[in-house]
Amino acid sequence: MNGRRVKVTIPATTANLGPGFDALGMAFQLYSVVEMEISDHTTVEMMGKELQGTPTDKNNLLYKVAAGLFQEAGLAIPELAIRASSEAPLTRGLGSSAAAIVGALVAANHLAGEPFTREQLFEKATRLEGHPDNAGASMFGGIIVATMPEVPGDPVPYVRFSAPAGLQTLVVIPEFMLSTEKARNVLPQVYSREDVVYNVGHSSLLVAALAQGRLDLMGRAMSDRLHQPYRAKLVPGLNEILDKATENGALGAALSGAGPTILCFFSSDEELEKLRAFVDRVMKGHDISYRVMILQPDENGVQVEIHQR
Ligand SMILES: Nc1ncnc2c1ncn2[C@@H]1O[C@H](COP(=O)(O)OP(=O)(O)OP(=O)(O)O)[C@@H](O)[C@H]1O
Ligand SMILES: N[C@@H](CCO)C(=O)O
Repeated sequence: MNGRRVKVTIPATTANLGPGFDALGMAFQLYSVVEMEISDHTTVEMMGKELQGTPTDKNNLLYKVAAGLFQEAGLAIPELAIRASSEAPLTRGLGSSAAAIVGALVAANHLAGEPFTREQLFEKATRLEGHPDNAGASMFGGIIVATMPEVPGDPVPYVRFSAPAGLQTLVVIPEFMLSTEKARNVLPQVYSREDVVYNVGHSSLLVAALAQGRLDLMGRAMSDRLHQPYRAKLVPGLNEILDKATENGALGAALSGAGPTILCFFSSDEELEKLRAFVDRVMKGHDISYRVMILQPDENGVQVEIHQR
């Protein structure tokens, strides 16, 4: 035991923002916490309703990721006392797996004596997730634009910038779960040139609009042809919300990550009021139980506190 307890706070995230499939991410002020210390035997305590049902032994994702980090650092894998909580629901499109992976990597790295830099931890998180969007936003906060490295293990190329002033998000969280794996399995293997060109244009426009605070362009720029049309069959109400959100108060709307959460950007109380009534009509029309949250962007990314015993 090295007498240190590490407490890591990680923001929840959304990915894609419509057309930026596997490339764009944004962090929210909605947090999960991972506490970790070296112990004489492994314990995994999952606190709160959101983490109910996750393993409480060495099969827990947090333990597995932490153990992998010690191994990659060439160190013996220690027994770990792990405690976690999450404000964000799991398997809903708010980046819970990326937050867990980032939290476990950052905590374990501290316990291991910091063998890896933040950039190296981001590369590991990206490798584990299979894409850098949620992981980058959880790690660095703000808005992340990133791609997979050409060679596995190379640094992940990314740019981080702050969310535009005044941008707020209404997230519509259906009660049912949708695993990322299931939502990726419905995507085609091959796309037409027309659809690819469409997304390159829209994603590029969206990044430029976000970087320059051009909220007026969001509605146009957030249109997607690579994943939302295929995932719509898994998310009742998605098509109506995407089609009509801008007529009902939203600056723009998208499926959050792999879904089923839907996000609507807005910037005033008036827009929010209209949007809430619209969303309620659509979800009730499909008999879908859901809750909403109003989230602000997180600009800090992962935060670490070290407690000496
Ligand atoms: N704190 C945690 N401890 C252990 N496992 C977790 C934790 N958070 C998430 N997970 C694991 O991650 C899984 C959810 O990952 P998944 O990629 O399907 O959804 P998501 O990350 O919430 O959504 P998205 O990737 O679409 O944003 C959970 O079923 C659970 O196995
Ligand atoms: N970019 C990912 C995010 C979810 O992990 C997807 O849409 O599948």
